[in-house]
Amino acid sequence: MKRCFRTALIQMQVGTDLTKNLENAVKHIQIAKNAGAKLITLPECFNSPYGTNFFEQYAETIPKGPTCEMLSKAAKEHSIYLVGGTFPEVENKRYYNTCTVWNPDGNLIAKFRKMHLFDIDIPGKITFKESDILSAGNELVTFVMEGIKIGLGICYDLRFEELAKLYRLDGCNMLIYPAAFNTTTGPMHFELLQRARAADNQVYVCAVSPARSEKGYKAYGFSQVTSPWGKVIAQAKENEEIVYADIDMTECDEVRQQIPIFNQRRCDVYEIVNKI
Ligand SMILES: NC(=O)CCC(=O)C(=O)O
Repeated sequence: MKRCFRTALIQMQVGTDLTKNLENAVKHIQIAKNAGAKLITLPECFNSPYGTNFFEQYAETIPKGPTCEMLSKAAKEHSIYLVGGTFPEVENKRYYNTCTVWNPDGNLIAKFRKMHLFDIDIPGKITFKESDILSAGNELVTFVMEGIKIGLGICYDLRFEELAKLYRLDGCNMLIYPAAFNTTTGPMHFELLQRARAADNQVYVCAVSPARSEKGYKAYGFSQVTSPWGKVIAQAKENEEIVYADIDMTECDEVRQQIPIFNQRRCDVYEIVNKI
């Protein structure tokens, strides 16, 4: 089993023109493939601006629609695993923030709906309420890339350590979060949360943001790859950029063997605490 590979995080600029957004994604996927990436991830809301007033307008059904068509074609053409960021999905008149994953044959192999909706209120800074429009997903979703199990989350999901732990317990070695943190919470928490999820669970963590835009919602940027030791191994700044990292799954084995926290957990005590 091949346990080393190159991954690429596409921190791309996103605007209001759907076709241009898809073309921009295609262009960057091609560049990342040429640089040797086998696993390529796009950001949260890569086909539309991020905002509750845009979700209905840009929503598509899965797997029909121009966005899925583009993702499937790109994965097949470049023979890559493609984590298709997220885009607004509509099903039975309900809207979701959804991540799709495509294999090198261009087949849809996973679909994850954001589980924890981004509802926050920091007066004078940022108020956002995804739940005004979106419904939450209820399922953990993983996929397997050449024997490596990868768990999915979307942005705000990164704050919930329970989700990450469940993925580790399910055998994941890597967690991927398409994300669009903002410029208030991003500087405080984006890197910290990724390092925490990685160190807690001894997994690689990748989080992929859109590039900072001039207008509308200002995504934080700073897409990042963190090792199972909790070390930042690659990080973008705020502009359009591709982040590359060479992943070596033996790092997961080493940290788990040398610091064996998953064999040392005091589930007997946690069980009592959980009952309080
Ligand atoms: N798109 C999101 O879920 C944003 C999450 C975020 O910015 C946070 O602070 O959490």
